[in-house]
Amino acid sequence: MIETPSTRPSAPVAAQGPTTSPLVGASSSPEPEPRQASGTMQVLRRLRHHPGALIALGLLALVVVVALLAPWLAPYDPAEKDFAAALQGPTAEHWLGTDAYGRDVLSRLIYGARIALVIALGSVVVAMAIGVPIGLLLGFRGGWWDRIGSRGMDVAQALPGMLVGFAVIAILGRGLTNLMIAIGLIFCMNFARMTRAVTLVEREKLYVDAARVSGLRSSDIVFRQVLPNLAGPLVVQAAVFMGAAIMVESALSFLGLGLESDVATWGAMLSDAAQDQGVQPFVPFPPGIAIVLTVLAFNLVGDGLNDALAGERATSPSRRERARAARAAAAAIAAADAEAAARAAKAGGAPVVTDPDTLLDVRQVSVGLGRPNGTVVPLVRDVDLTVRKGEILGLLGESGSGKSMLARSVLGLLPPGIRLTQGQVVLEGRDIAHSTERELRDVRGPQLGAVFQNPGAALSPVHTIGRQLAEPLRAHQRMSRKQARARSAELLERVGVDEPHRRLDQYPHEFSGGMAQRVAIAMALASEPELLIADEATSALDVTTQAQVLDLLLDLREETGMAIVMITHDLGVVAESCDRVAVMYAGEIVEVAEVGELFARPKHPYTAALLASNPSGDADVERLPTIPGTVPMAGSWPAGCHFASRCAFATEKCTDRPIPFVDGARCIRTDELTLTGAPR
Ligand SMILES: Nc1ncnc2c1ncn2[C@@H]1O[C@H](COP(=O)(O)OP(=O)(O)OP(=O)(O)O)[C@@H](O)[C@H]1O
Repeated sequence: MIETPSTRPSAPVAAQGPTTSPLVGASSSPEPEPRQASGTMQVLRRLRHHPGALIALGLLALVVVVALLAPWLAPYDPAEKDFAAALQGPTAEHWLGTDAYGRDVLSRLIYGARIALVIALGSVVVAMAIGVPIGLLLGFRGGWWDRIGSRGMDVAQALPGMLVGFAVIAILGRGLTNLMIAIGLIFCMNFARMTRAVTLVEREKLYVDAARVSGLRSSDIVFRQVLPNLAGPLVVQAAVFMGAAIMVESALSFLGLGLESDVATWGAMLSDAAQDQGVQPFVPFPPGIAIVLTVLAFNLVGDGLNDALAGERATSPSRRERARAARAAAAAIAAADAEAAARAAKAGGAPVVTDPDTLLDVRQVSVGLGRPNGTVVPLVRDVDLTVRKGEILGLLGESGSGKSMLARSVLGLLPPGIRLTQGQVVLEGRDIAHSTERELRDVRGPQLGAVFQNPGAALSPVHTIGRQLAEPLRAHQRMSRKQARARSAELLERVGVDEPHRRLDQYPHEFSGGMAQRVAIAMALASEPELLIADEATSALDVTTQAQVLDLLLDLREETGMAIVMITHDLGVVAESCDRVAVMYAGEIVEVAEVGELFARPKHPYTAALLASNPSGDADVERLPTIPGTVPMAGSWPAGCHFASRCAFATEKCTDRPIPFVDGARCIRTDELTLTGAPR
């Protein structure tokens, strides 16, 4: 339902005295800034609660030190043979005994640590170099790429790993590099799978949308924005697969497909020991224990990191399920896509004649969600809406009325599975409804900007604010690093962030909600858009901060002349900030009017009911009227007026056919009704 007076920002604004204005310079914020440890510190702190992982980390550190200091630590040359001392057990000269050639087992073990680590690291690098780009591509592109690629991955993973290893070594021959390539190929699909899964989740996050809106290229978004967010899961997977790589190397060496037998590797030592254990039962123990402990240590560290990172990752199952459902649904709306493509070919981004005062002209836009059974559920239907240059248009409606879907259809950012099923989005005389991603890149930024509800989610958690602000500046305006940093500081100052130069080096978690929203606004303003879409930009903030951010937007409009579409549930926000307002109900625009007119003389019974249910500070009112019934679900909208079942004025005529939008309202009884307004 529409919000209560506590969310109305106007009173606190007045009560607080001067608010932040970018025009009068930065002002300090009353919001307390959160003091949090950096992500890495938090992970390390959580790792403290995993003693097994800590011990394992210590063990791996020891293996690394031993490998690095091998020439100094090893008592003998690992290849030095002494047949007279062959197959001895532990003695004072040879602490771990000797092998069949009389070579010192301890020295070979120490040098073997080097090979084990090099192979583990090298093969994981090969696996990641192949698997991660594949996973990023499939996860980010989605659609057919993903479906075909995923089947390919299934096939590749169905091949037994060791068979792949044999084949690669048979073709390339033995040797350290070839061994790393063979092991890397065995594991690359695991990395591809994991990367794809996480990318599918990441690409739906707001920071990706924000990056798109700021006009970054897909490749920049994938490699600079999404990839760093995969670092945590990739590190965990790498740790686990480094252990597995040592196992595979040992197995291949055991089968005689590893390195030459002169080279000290743990696998080769184990292979030799298997033949000699009848004579000297101790020989398999040193390499066997080294392999088991090292593999175990890698697994424990991987497990510990996984747990420690669990809180950092946003891989909620519901989102995953939504992405999966959306992919299935995408197939269902292929028909709608084809239709849209045909229209696109017709429209071709060609100039469209509009009123010179009109910045955005949304014409007959419908948005639908494809179901797996082939039907399309309409979420937004036949919307006509204009935004004039420099105006603030409120888009008001209850939750689920379709405000965000409409805004996203303008931005070209509809979620997977949801598509524009008809209509034109004419921005400055050009239809962008069917523009390609590449064409939209030129539009987003200089023409279209967006600020979303949750500022924390709209900023990438793994990049500094400075980098996130500079990225679009460098990409769009071809600024040098230095220029982009200077401009970023200016932008921060302009939106009222204190000490901008210091703040540029901070991460989003070091900003409070209000400050993060200011940063998000600064990002949206970087390319000086002509239209800013503020989707519930103040809803997640406390009342005082809401008022400040709203004031900031109003000041910026004055300063830059940009138009703003203010999406909100809140009549208070509309009353305070908007010039005109469009009211949405169950996927349709039901009324559009100047704000004063709408409050004084609503034309649609739904608008009147909203105004009546909005607390206006009238002390005499004991109980606010509510609108009876519930909003009909998308997919079960009635044939006639969507509001009819809740409308006190509905007649039979209202329900039997679609109601046209005439003279500012979608109601056939407008002329007969005299509806009561409300004070602004
Ligand atoms: N990713 C999605 N997949 C499927 N349906 C969706 C998705 N996002 C929104 N919807 C549906 O689309 C309809 C319109 O949602 P939308 O988010 O545009 O409403 P809204 O008016 O912006 O609501 P709110 O103010 O809560 O954001 C709703 O029925 C909603 O359930």
